[in-house]
Amino acid sequence: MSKVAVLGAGAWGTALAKVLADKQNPTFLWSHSADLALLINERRVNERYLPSAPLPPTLRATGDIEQALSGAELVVFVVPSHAMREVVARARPYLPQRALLCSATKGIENDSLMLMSEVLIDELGRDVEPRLSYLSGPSFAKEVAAGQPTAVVVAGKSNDETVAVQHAFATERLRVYQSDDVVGVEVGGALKNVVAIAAGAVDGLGFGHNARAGVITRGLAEIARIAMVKGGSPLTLAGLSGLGDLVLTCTGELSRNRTVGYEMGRGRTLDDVLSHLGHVAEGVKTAKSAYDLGVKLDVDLPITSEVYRVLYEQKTPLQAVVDLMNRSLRKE
Ligand SMILES: NC(=O)C1=CN([C@@H]2O[C@H](COP(=O)(O)OP(=O)(O)OC[C@H]3O[C@@H](n4cnc5c(N)ncnc54)[C@H](O)[C@@H]3O)[C@@H](O)[C@H]2O)C=CC1
Ligand SMILES: O=C(CO)COP(=O)(O)O
Repeated sequence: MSKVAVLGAGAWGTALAKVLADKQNPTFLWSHSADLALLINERRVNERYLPSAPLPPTLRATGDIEQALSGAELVVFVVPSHAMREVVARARPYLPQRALLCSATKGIENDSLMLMSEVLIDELGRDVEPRLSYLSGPSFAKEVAAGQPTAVVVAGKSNDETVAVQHAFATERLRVYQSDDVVGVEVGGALKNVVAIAAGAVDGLGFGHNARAGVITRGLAEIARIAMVKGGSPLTLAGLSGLGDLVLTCTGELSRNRTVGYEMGRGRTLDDVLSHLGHVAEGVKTAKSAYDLGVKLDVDLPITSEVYRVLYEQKTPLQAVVDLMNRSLRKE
């Protein structure tokens, strides 16, 4: 069994660390809060972020990133996307030379408009690319931790390394597919969160199943457009990290992004919703990045643009729906 380091002790980091530790890998779960690490070790559960999942003795939390990384053969980055650059820089001096590096974060960095793969390469250098992979797909942390059947995908440029990560995560309950389309998998995982906010808003406004299905399908078209411009394959977006994650997040009540949209559709303000959420909703920041990316790359992203206006320009969700419905008619 090999030592694993999971950087980020939120819901998803804790669930993935539990999967790896349940497979008898000595697993270190790093939290930037030393107090949270102490509490996790003491209570054998992450009460703050994943209270439903008892943690095995093979999992140890730590606030010391050097301790987490020393001798690790697999390093999983699962911090919110806005913290990725800072955490990668903090990890850099201690990363073992040959460790496999996998990101399970979904987002696009504000201002630089970089995908997480681009942030990692920016911080660590192009040489690490063969060791990098990206895990995405429809996977609520709570269900994965409970051993509910789940399918995800790991994408990487180098076949052997990606297969190694696929096998590291795979269990009888967690089926892991492999892909070489890093851009498609990452764009799908990041942008579905923005579409989930739109789908939640439509539900919060009291519209029906037709509206939600329309948002999912036209949202998928937007995601595929931007993925293709960045060099990804539209076929990837018909898979787990596109359609799969859209279906989950646009319909599942466990989704934090859908919740943000739903509550705003019911009339609450963004600040109010976020102050009570207790977790990250990546779609909020990614809406801004995606909107800017659409302008920069000249890609038409109508749903994303309306989500951006609702989140950042005080447009009402109802007006956003009216404007989307009254755009000029076009071919599908
Ligand atoms: N929760 C889920 O079901 C899934 C989440 N993801 C993705 O995983 C990523 C992490 O999400 P969650 O674990 O759910 O978030 P969470 O909101 O449950 O926890 C966030 C974690 O990040 C830590 N954090 C915040 N700022 C930090 C910083 N500056 N440096 C280091 N750590 C910091 C927090 O202390 C906390 O431990 C996101 O990109 C999310 O989209 C992906 C699939 C499933
Ligand atoms: O990415 C997720 C499931 O695949 C989690 O979605 P939320 O962040 O909206 O909860």
